[in-house]
Amino acid sequence: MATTDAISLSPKIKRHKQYTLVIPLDLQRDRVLLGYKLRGFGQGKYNGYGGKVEPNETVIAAAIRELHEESGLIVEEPAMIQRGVLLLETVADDTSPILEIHVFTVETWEGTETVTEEMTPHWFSLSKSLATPTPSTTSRAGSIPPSSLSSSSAAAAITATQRREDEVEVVVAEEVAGEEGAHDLPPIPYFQMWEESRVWMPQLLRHVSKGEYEVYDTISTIPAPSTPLPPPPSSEGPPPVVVVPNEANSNNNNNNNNSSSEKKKYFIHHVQFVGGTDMDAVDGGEYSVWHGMGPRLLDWVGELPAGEWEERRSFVRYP
Ligand SMILES: Nc1[nH]c(=O)nc2c1ncn2[C@H]1C[C@H](O)[C@@H](COP(=O)(O)OP(=O)(O)OP(=O)(O)O)O1
Repeated sequence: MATTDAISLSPKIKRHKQYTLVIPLDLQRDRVLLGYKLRGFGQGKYNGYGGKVEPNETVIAAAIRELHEESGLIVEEPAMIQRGVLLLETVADDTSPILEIHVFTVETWEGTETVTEEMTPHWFSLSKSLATPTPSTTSRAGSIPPSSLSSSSAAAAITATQRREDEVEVVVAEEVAGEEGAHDLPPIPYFQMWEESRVWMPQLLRHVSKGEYEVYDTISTIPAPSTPLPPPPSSEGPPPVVVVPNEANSNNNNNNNNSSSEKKKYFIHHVQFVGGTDMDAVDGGEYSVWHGMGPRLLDWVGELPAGEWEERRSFVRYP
């Protein structure tokens, strides 16, 4: 079994398209802020705040700008905590770019979360969101839109939610206006998020809330996609990827101690999907959504210098 580079096996060198994703954490009150996307890419899903990195803009500047535009929160650069990068690659074709999503958390900010044209803010319990979810452990609440949406956006949300084939349930999200009641917040509705969020986000939140570095076998904790993965697009395309999580994580197991330097871990999550996305669609909309999570790798690294995530492709093994 030879270790090789998953992406360079592709006949074409894939472009990367950069995005940001910011997750505000209110650690004192044990809560996490997510936005319910009202339009465009990811409509009808909960997610952190973020968007495209514009030309001539740094990733961190884009993250701060998008957070402000979508939530109203104002954050200074030193408060941004870089946590990792998601690499989302479709196996449906060879021309779609790899989405390179830079993930940050932030624990201090100015301003108050507000409803914007793109996102409605909802708080979720941090401590109730640490377990890697499975469909059976997530409460079902029927097709109920987030309770705090205005009636017009609620209607849009119902429509958006009901037409999502990959959503199995809708959990009512309650906003907490005052100090009291934070303990009543629901867990993050992972099954109303992008599929791979349920892999990395609980691990990130465990990492943040315990300040510890943990290694999990992500393959065994995640249910298989409901539809089987199709074969690669052509015989000349890349062969199926086999991820060897334990071996890939073996370095981390060796380093799994509680020294403060070891706590500074970034994650790299490389996921291959069945679906594709028309990146040129009007309004950034989805032509066919990213769905059907396929082979994936979640690894934690000690450093995340620019370009490092591209090197990590060598963790993906081929038979
Ligand atoms: N599979 C996925 N998993 C995930 O966690 N976040 C994803 C994701 N796919 C996309 N995202 C995030 C990245 C980014 O924060 C957001 C998409 O950004 P948008 O399309 O909303 O960008 P913009 O806000 O720049 O768009 P417009 O302002 O509508 O042009 O969704």
